[in-house]
Amino acid sequence: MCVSTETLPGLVTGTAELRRFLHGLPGVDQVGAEERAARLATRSIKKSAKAEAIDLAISMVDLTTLEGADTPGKVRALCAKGMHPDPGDASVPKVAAICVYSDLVAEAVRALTGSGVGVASVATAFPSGRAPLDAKLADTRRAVDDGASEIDMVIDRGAFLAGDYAKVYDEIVAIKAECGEAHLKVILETGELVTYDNVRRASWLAMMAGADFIKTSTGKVSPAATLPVTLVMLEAVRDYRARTGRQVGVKPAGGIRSTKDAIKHLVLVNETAGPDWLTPRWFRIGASSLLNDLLMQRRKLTTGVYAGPDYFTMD
Ligand SMILES: O=C[C@H](O)COP(=O)(O)O
Repeated sequence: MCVSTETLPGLVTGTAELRRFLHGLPGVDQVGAEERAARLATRSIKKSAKAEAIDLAISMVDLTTLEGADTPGKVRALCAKGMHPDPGDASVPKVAAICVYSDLVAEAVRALTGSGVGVASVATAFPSGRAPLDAKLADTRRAVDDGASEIDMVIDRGAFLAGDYAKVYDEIVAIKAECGEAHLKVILETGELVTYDNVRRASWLAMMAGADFIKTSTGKVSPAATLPVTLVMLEAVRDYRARTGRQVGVKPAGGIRSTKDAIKHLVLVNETAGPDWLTPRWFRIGASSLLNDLLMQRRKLTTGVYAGPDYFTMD
């Protein structure tokens, strides 16, 4: 194992120390985290703040399609939607990125050229993560060569839950090296990690190995992004920056479908990690069907009329 001294200078230097370090992190107060998340979720916000929050949320969306039935045509349609979410209203911001499987990256890159919308690719045998490392590296390389600006990798949850943190760490380091200029988002698949303590440990492990973002879920496992889990991850990036000076982003993904849910997440970001994270550079929402609800609520706020889902193209 080769613990990077760049990402966490001087904190850990080997396998045993890594384990000691992760198990030495303070435990998560489960009741406290759930209560705090629930309390923040009931915060009401003013109409003017709501309009701003909706636009911010749109600009943070990683508009996602991760289905076996995906086609180049579906990806092109999603890209068109991501660049101009409401063709009838040019003031609607574009989304942050389009998220696709690696074989569809080139199609998305062609469709988005010059738009400023990123292309994120899931990689490393998404969603299970069960493949030999060389296959995961090849998957990542292919996506980067085809122009992906962001790679969303999954961790080896089997190794993590067995306590083989060095294996998980080394795999992240190896994938990061394949990413080149592309940002690396590390998916923890929190629904499989069982405890909040594990979520905190996996967050630190991913950041120490060089993650640019930590992401909750693949969207294929339930529960996916929950508010308490996102809260624990936001605390981790806040504490990691305080300790190392390096800022890491957070991406809840999976099951976020309504404007209400998106706004609850933004309140959580503001109150936990702080306003420095309230930008698409540092916070994303991975979602396949949230955008239409954001557009409907936006239109309701600006016109007073509630446009039905038929008004907008399918996500
Ligand atoms: O990374 C994003 C997720 O796969 C999307 O999940 P969702 O379909 O529940 O929105």
